[in-house]
Amino acid sequence: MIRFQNIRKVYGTGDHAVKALDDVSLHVPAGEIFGVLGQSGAGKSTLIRCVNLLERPTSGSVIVNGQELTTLDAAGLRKARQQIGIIFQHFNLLRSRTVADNIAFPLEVIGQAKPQREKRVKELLSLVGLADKANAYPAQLSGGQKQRVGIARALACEPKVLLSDEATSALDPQTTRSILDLLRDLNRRLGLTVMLITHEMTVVKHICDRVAVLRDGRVIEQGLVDDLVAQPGSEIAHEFFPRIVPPKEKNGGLLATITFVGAAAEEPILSSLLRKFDVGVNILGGGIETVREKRVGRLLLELSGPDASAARNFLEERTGLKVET
Ligand SMILES: Nc1ncnc2c1ncn2[C@@H]1O[C@H](COP(=O)(O)OP(=O)(O)OP(=O)(O)O)[C@@H](O)[C@H]1O
Repeated sequence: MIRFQNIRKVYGTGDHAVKALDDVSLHVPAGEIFGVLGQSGAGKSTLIRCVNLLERPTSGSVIVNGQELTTLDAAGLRKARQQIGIIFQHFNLLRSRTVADNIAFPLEVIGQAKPQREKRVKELLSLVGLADKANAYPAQLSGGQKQRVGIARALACEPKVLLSDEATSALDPQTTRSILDLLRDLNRRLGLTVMLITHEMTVVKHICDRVAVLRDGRVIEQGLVDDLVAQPGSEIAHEFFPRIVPPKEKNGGLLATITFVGAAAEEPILSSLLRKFDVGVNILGGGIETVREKRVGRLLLELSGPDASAARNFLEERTGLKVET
């Protein structure tokens, strides 16, 4: 797990001071995939670099796997970092080394003997689906394959935490999806805690359990993705479903925006409504999205007729439905 408590990071001093992180507190529970979403300059890179202290916060505490990192000496920090793997947008592979030797690199650094190293590299190659590429050089690989090597290298020392620094930003949509699927699979199979930074909502939508939205160095929202999507007015819900503007020529009925998540999205809610009430239902706008294999949707309805209020109350009482009127 990762816990950030009141992290501040200021670059430079005096007139040149830049406040990159401003009182950031986060909790990434063990075994979850946590996304930090933000636009360019929001402070995402600074934040992820503070997790393994590649960047030292100006103040605040960083706790990873139960250990407060800011108080460790150099040897303690080196050891703690072995439990934190990291993958990068541009892969950062060594061009003159083969795939197998790139993956072996961190094992050489910790002094692991050659036979164990070779065994471990073999396991890692098959874990990321590159068993046939051991002797290839990075230049001979596609972007997706290079990132798989990056992932294998990051997992070499069996870390509990994997950090992903915009790991799919340089990849096309299909390759992005396959890398995200691999991360989700590793998260499940190894119980790996994953913290990723991204400016892409699709990444959050595809794999994140939890998300924090970073703006100008501050966390403006955080929580379970499912909860935030369902929460009217949240930043995440707004990204998924941009505000639906009712058309001017509405018929004077009651307006209700319903958001449905998971099981509620599978129910034939509108046909139930029409069966139970003397009500007219006009769909004025909306959309349906898939979030980690679950469907979520938002519809703007206009309810008219004698039972319009009762129909709206019925919608409000349904579990899994959020209604704004
Ligand atoms: N080494 C540095 N020295 C001074 N200012 C810095 C340094 N690194 C980052 N900054 C500033 O800190 C702020 C946050 O930068 P950061 O790179 O963390 O944002 P980001 O969200 O990762 O952006 P991007 O997506 O463009 O990489 C920016 O205003 C940036 O200019």
